[in-house]
Amino acid sequence: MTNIAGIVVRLQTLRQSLAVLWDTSAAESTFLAAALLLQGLSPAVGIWLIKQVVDALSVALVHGQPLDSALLTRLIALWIGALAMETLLQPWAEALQGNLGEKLTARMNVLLMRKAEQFPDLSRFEDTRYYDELQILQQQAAYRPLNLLLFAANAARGLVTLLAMLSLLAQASLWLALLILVTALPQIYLGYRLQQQVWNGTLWSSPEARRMQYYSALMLTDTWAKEVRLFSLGSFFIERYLVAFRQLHRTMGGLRNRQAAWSAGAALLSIVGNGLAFYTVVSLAIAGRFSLGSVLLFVQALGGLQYSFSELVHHSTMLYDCLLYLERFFAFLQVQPTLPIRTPGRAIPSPIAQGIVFDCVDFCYPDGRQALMGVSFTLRPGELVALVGENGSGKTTLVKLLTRLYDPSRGSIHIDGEDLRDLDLESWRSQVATIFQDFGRYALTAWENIALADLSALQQRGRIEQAVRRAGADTLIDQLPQTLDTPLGKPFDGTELSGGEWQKLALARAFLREQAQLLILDEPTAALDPKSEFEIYQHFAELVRGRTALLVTHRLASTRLADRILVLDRGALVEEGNHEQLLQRGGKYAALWQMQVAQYGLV
Ligand SMILES: Nc1ncnc2c1ncn2[C@@H]1O[C@H](COP(=O)(O)OP(=O)(O)OP(=O)(O)O)[C@@H](O)[C@H]1O
Repeated sequence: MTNIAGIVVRLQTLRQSLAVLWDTSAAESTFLAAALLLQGLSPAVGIWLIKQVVDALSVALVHGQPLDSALLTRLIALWIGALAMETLLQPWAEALQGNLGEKLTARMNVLLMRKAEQFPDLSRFEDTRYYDELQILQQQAAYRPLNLLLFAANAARGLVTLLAMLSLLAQASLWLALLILVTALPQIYLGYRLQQQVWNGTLWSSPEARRMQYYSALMLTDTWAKEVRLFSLGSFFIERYLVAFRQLHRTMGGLRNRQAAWSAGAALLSIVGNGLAFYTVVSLAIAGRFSLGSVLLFVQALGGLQYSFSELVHHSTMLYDCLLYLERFFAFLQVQPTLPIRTPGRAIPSPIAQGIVFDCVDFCYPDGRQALMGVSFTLRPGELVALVGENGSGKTTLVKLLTRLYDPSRGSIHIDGEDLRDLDLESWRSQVATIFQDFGRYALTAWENIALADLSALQQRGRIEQAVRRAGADTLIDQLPQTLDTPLGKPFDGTELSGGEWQKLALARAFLREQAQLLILDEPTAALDPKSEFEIYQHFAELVRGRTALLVTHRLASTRLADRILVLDRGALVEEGNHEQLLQRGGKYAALWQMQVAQYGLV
């Protein structure tokens, strides 16, 4: 991006940011702007008043004319007023910034969450580019809005003071004011350029910065804590962190040194400009063309200008950094969902009469990886179908397509002859009860964890208790300190459950969706002990009664419950039939079965 185009984009971002600020609280934004304006103006007003006082004094003391004490009193009173305005406004401006900043942070986080909610599919979450972007946006959304407000407010105040000082200088001499301004501009430009280069070395675009963050997370989060300790991985990951750091530091250090040399050059230019101006003013005063008050005004304005200028440079470069973040933020808000949604979609057949048909379905993930190829089969109403296959054969992918977390890349899925893409997505999802292998473990109460499957059950304790019983989770709930009302999970000091205990709660979610026409269970008993697994399968007939069910499983003993078994192999459907038929066929299923029999002695 050229420099000019870059500046135009940043100004647009600033306008968008101010619009969000305005929407957050118009009243507080107006008060803050007014306070900043007054604060910004008061130093220049103070200097101007001092000039008037000195001129009034010099008329009396140097030229021997009578002293206008009424005027002097008024000027001093005004000067005290200007000083009081600047000082007394400060704590209020800070309080306002804090309040507004908090509201802005919440608003921007809600905007992000609402945007994420608009993606009905998984493509944005499973595509590394978007996911990384979303993660960084989310992490920085905690402090960027506050910074935006802080730096924008200080830069605005610095700018007002700078302009006021310049206009004071221009009163004394226009061309001297221009000289000072022109010799100072390169410093601002170089400040922005450095910020842009530093930005390029941050998480957004530097692989080293991302690696550093990853290795520190490995060491500092509980997910990896067990293996890090058991395999003594600490030094290994710290060294990896340091390798990435050294690489990044080399680049950034060189950049900073080059930039320091340029900035010093620019500052030298500014010093020459200021020195020249000062010399000229003193010469003009000696020649009798400048009053003493004007010399004092000039000297004070120059000092004020230096200060406000360095404030402006500092805060506006920090603001520039925030704008680079906000540019990504607003761009993300414009990202459109990739899944085409028909609104209103067609009604879901109820009950489904002919079945759910996969017709020559292919699927490629966003990274180009092909997970399903030419898959065709029918799930007939009321049928229990088991889906088996080795790791990576495409079972979970098939479930994602069935729940429309993705659309097929080729081919189609039909419900009673209607293309799934034409049906109302929300209604379809409400008709499906799904438990994924990696079901959610929420830091909520046990009660809420189950009710998430159907939020209307939050007010219906009886339904939750029934689902708990059917999922075989009643003993577990009875043992919790506050039974169903026990807060769970580590984040808020809740009771932590074992993997199998969490799985029982997830199963209760499936039982809660009594009205769902399709039940999908992806490895529903993988974490359960044999007794719990046995009990679940005892209830299984009750769970699936009257509905179509798809059971994804590696435990082939459970496939004997199924009316039909589908066997996937490297993305293709290679066998279909019931347990006996597939054993007789002597293909993939029979081989998997034989292996499990040999290993576990199943019969
Ligand atoms: N988000 C993703 N992006 C890219 N490829 C993926 C993604 N998820 C899965 N795959 C790939 O798709 C293929 C099928 O994966 P899938 O998770 O459907 O297999 P699975 O049969 O459910 O495996 P498992 O039994 O191990 O759970 C695998 O080769 C996998 O690497």
